[in-house]
Amino acid sequence: MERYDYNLPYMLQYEHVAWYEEGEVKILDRRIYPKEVSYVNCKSYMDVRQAIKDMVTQSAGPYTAAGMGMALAAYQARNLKDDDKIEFLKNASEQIATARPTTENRMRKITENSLDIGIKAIKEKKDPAEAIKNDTIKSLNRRYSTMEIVAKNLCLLIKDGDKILTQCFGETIIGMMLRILKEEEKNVSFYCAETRPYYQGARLTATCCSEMGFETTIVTDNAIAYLMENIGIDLFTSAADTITRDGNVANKIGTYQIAILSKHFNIPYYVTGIPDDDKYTREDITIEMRDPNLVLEGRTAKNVKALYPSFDITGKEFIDKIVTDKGNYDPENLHTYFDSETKRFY
Ligand SMILES: CSC[C@@H](O)[C@@H](O)C(=O)COP(=O)(O)O
Repeated sequence: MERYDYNLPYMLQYEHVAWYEEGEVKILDRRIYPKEVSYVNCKSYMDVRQAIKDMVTQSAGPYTAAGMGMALAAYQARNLKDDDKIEFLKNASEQIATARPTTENRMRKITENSLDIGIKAIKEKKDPAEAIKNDTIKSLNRRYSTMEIVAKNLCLLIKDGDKILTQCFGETIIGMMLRILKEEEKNVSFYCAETRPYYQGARLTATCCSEMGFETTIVTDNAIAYLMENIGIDLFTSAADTITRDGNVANKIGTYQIAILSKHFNIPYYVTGIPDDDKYTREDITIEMRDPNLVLEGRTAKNVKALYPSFDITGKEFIDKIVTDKGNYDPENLHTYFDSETKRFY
């Protein structure tokens, strides 16, 4: 089968994102990468759900883990009667889709599609696990090829020599952008906000940028104003966990404050991704609250509390372009994205 994960950082190669094989899903453990390259081996779809909950994989990784997890569920159900197999797959779809609130809508589309593929295979007396796995690879191809178009559109806005600030880790777009920048021979440098407390920027984005040969610098999340004032940043770009039809964006906590600073320093902010057809306004976004202990890390007095909202919402007034597969939109015109036919993304 054709694949789109060539000339991309290690993390984006299919087997390293999440991979089903012989009754097991292997997921690269992003909680410790790149210090250690090790995998979590999931023996059941509930293990996959837990791995997504525990951030073994994140960003778009759960989209892949979801499909592979459904293949594993089909394997787990192999000795059941057909009707029970279908029931088992329905439960798996619900459990995996709801592992994290942030991308539940996107995850549900993926698991329900896997469910349909599984049911079709069961009815045709084929192996549902193989059918779901193959369909998951096809979805990956679709997502990678769509994001390649998005990356080309983003790279139209990037000049040779630019200093680019990033936040968190939007895995597919980062990989595709790096590949295209290399093809276009643009010599840019990256400044990656660490993205405390999970450090997606420092550990994941910075690793990918450096692996692909670009000069890469990490900054603490509170160094952004200094960076913009003293080093000079040409553009800020991030992916998004939600892009509402009316042009607002939910992304990793800290994105909003960087967007405000970008406006202050006249630095353009480009958001990449595919708008969510089922999210109309910011009211449709649920902010995921995660374990405050990750913020405390045992470094303060016992009674001190912490708050860990994992995402924030950046209003359209702080966004210069929303970069999609259909071109680059001013946020106030984003609603027109849905006027023309929309390809399946996952
Ligand atoms: C779907 S990509 C969105 C990213 O830019 C970003 O916010 C992110 O990596 C997701 O956060 P995470 O909590 O690490 O899964």
